[in-house]
Amino acid sequence: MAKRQAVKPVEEVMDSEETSSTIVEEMMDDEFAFGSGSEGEEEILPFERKAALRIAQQVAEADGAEKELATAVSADEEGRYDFTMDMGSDLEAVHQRFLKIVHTLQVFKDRRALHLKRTDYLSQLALDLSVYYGYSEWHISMLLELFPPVELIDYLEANEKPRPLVLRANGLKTKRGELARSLIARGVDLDPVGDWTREGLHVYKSQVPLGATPEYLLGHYLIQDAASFLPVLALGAKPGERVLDMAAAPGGKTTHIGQFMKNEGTLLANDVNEDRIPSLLANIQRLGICNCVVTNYDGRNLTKIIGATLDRVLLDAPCTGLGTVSRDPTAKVSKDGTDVLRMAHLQKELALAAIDMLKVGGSLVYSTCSITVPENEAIVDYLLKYRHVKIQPLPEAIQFGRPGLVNFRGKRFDASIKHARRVYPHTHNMLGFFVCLLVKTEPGVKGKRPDGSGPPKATVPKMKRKPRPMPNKRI
Ligand SMILES: C[S@@+](CC[C@H](N)C(=O)[O-])C[C@H]1O[C@@H](n2cnc3c(N)ncnc32)[C@H](O)[C@@H]1O
Repeated sequence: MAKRQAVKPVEEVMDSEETSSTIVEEMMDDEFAFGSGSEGEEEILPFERKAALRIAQQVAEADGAEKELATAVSADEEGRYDFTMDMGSDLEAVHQRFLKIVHTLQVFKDRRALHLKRTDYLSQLALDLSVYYGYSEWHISMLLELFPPVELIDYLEANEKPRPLVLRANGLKTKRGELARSLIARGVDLDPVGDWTREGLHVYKSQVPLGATPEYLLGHYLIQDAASFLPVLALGAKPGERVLDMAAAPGGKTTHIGQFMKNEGTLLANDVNEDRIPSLLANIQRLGICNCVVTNYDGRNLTKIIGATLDRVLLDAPCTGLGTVSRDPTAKVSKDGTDVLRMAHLQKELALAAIDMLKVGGSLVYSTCSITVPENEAIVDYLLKYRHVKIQPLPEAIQFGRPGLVNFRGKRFDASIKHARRVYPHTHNMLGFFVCLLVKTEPGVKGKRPDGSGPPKATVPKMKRKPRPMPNKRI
């Protein structure tokens, strides 16, 4: 396989990220900067100083990898590149061919063989990348619509490496510094995640199983990808509020919301999948969240029960998971366009119901661990058409992702979608994730049905059966 390129740490990427994606036409102004994290200041610890050294090493490695790529390509720099004369099928031949195709696409006028069109190069590239990295051709074609070819290779390489293991310190029971000291004493090598959170710890090496330490069992931390922090930081729940986590299991984000609420107010955690409720309950209990009610409904039916009474809703929506390939390589081949459309349909229904449960002035965070546009920007665009909602910028500290796409394959979305954020493994060293914050400005529905026949359907579908009372557990 290819020599792995070092993944840039999020701090470095945030400072230097180029706007290389050709489909991102409306990039944000340079208005974003780091802010403080969500919790109080802590003293600077020795392990925090070590982070600077690690980052410098990763930057040096990344430079080296880029030079290697350039050398591989320059071997054929004389003359035009006709891939049809270069059809070796072993992996190294495929690797060399796609590097040359990527290079040719970058200087197309000078390097293309005159009888070949751009689409010929792109088709061969899709084929080669799917063979080399083991993705379905559909998946690679979807990625080629999102990233320019040279960036796509970075993305695919980043997916070949696991993302760093991240712990979230539970502020209800400990402080990050205290937790770090205890784990270091047990032989865990760790660093803080970044300036944007005061809760996260990257784990590099551990001599103990992190899911079985006394600190874990006491609920001092939860194991979670860094990207999963973002929706909850965007939601910004406060003590005393009434908050719903609409698709909550296994509770990574519910327990994080609970930290923000400091056990005051009401936290509703719902999930349709009964099999996932025990792990949701276990996490809530272990992390010491005492103001939480767990329910087991289809989120689309919750409006009937809850009404428009909520201050905040998190919809961390069911999705194709196409941002999580580095954690689950089966996603390389297991999903296709039909799955995306099926999910998008459910996501729209859930998101409309979420808005209908908010008070005017209440906020919704819509997030997915997928990077496809139909599951993200297209959903938010739909919400803007059929409900009275406005998109808000995310809190300053977490504005480091790429802006939501407002122009994709000839389709224009509402310009305010630029305030949503996308993070990727190759740019932010996190799973691929989408996060958008919306505020409800008026009650009721707006606009027409998608077929133009009248106002959109009420979000409360007829319930097929009575909700079961059993799974509502107060803990
Ligand atoms: C991305 S996962 C949620 C992860 C969770 N937020 C966390 O951080 O641990 C999506 C969840 O949506 C749930 N789900 C799927 N369809 C649903 C529906 N119609 N109503 C409520 N939950 C649903 C799934 O069971 C799954 O647990």
